[in-house]
Amino acid sequence: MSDRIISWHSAPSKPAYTPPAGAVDAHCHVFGPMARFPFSAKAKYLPEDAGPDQLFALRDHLGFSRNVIVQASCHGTDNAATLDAIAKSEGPDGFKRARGVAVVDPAVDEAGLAALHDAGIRGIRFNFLKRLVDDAPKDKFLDVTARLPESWHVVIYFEADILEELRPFMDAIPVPLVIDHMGRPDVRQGPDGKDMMAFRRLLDSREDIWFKATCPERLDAVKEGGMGAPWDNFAAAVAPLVADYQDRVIWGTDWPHPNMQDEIADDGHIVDMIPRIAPSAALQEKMLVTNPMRLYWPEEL
Ligand SMILES: O=C(O)/C=C(\CC(=O)C(=O)O)C(=O)O
Repeated sequence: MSDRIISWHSAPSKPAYTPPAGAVDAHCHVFGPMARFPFSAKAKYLPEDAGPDQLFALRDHLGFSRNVIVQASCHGTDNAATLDAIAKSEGPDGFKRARGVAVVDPAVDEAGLAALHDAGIRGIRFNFLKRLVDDAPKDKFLDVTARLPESWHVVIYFEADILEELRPFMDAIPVPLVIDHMGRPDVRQGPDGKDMMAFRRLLDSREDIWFKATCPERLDAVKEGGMGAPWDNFAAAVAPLVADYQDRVIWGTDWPHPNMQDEIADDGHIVDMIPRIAPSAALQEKMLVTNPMRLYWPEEL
């Protein structure tokens, strides 16, 4: 693997939609910079640098106040780039405007987890996508969930076809769960399609399962048989889910859109999807402010 990929828009438009004060982009990543933070030897993609300066410039351009930075698979279990970005989010007022989700070696001890907490991490991510990770040992993952610091959660990334298989594993996790990209339903099936109905059954099984109403660019991509922007399939399938589970939904840009180099999305257009899936100001406030604050900055509520 030698070519470094660029999966993000070089000049995203200004969205027509203005997010509410305090809005959180609760799913984004940083890549590198590689010279300081080399990618994992096991990385399945090798991106160009997409560091904190770019991320925070985008945050301001799109009208957001805070970020939740999720460790991407290309950095493996070395969270240094994510922690560096969180540290750099500190403004002149001494307040850090980013927190994060780490990927850990399941052997990590309590002291290691406490150090991550002090650096701004509030959850760990389990990735079950075979194209991104070599193995996902459920028994070891379960083990580490018993050692997590107070008020942490687990973020899980999986595709719809393994949801049922993962149910016993998810049921056994003793902390809240946050599901990346709604478990990647086929949004072309519509709001009552098989994938969305299975996902609703998962949400109904526990009150502490949250989800990210994210990734129109991924779930409704032309290359996946979808519409591409304006992402009408995504809007139709996701808006009812947001309305029905409005206290458990969060949202993010997914910048720098890992692996989307063949269908690069304009982040301004992604932000303009917000009123299409959360039409009222009250819903937008929950999805963009209240809910992510409950997960990532609960001490401020
Ligand atoms: O950005 C995302 O959430 C989705 C990804 C990348 C990813 O999760 C990772 O590299 O860890 C994907 O589907 O390739």
